Amino acid sequence: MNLIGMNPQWNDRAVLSGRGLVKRYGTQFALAGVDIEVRPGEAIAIVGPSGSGKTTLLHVLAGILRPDEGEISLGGQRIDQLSEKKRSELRRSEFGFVFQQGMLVAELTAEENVALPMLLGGTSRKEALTAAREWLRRLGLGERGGSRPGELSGGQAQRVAIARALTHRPKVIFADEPTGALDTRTGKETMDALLVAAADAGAAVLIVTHDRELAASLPRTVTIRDGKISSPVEAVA
Ligand SMILES: Nc1ncnc2c1ncn2[C@@H]1O[C@H](COP(=O)(O)OP(=O)(O)OP(=O)(O)O)[C@@H](O)[C@H]1O
Repeated sequence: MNLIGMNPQWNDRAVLSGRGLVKRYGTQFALAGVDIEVRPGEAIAIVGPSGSGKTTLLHVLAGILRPDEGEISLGGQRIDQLSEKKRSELRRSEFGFVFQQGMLVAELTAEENVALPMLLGGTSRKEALTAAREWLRRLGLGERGGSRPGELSGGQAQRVAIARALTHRPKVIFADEPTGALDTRTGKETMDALLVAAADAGAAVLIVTHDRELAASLPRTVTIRDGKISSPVEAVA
């Protein structure tokens, strides 16, 4: 096994860990020293004022951005120093992403959109489409696999994006304002669908949100202020 920079001090229960994460833009600190540990299968809301560093934290943990300082580990293996190519492979195989707008490919059907990460990862078309149909069914879209994004409602399109994020069975889902473009009721239904599907897949979920009610409904909330984690607010029973 080729483990890069295994750090025995890290909590081996964590699926994803960030230690001392710093990200600067010019002289501005978007992240000013963040420590975070994500346990397998847990759902975490990331909240904080606009510009506090939430999206930057998500992007650094997901390997989209490289931190200026600090270490990131996935299952005990350092990933922050991997090449762009390796990080891109890792994002495709180990992580799933849900953005505010589904970012679906307009020319492809719902099931082709869902199958895409698996196809890019080398899975056969037949296997990828079978898995895609199964996840669409679980998300209540069994009848819509042949529809193109333009034929779906906002909530349906977001559920297609959720299926796409989960079909390859990632360890962690990164969701940035996944319900921000939806009305309150559809947003809640979509969020419930995301949480149930992620639990079903055994994936941890990190959700950046401005929605206090949503954040309060998750078992763990991490608050970012000025690029730092301020005292964590745990949901009150
Ligand atoms: N590409 C960039 N170039 C320069 N500064 C950036 C860039 N991306 C983010 N920043 C700055 O870093 C800080 C953190 O931004 P970030 O987008 O992470 O905040 P956020 O908490 O997600 O904000 P919002 O809730 O408004 O989406 C902000 O001050 C922002 O202006």
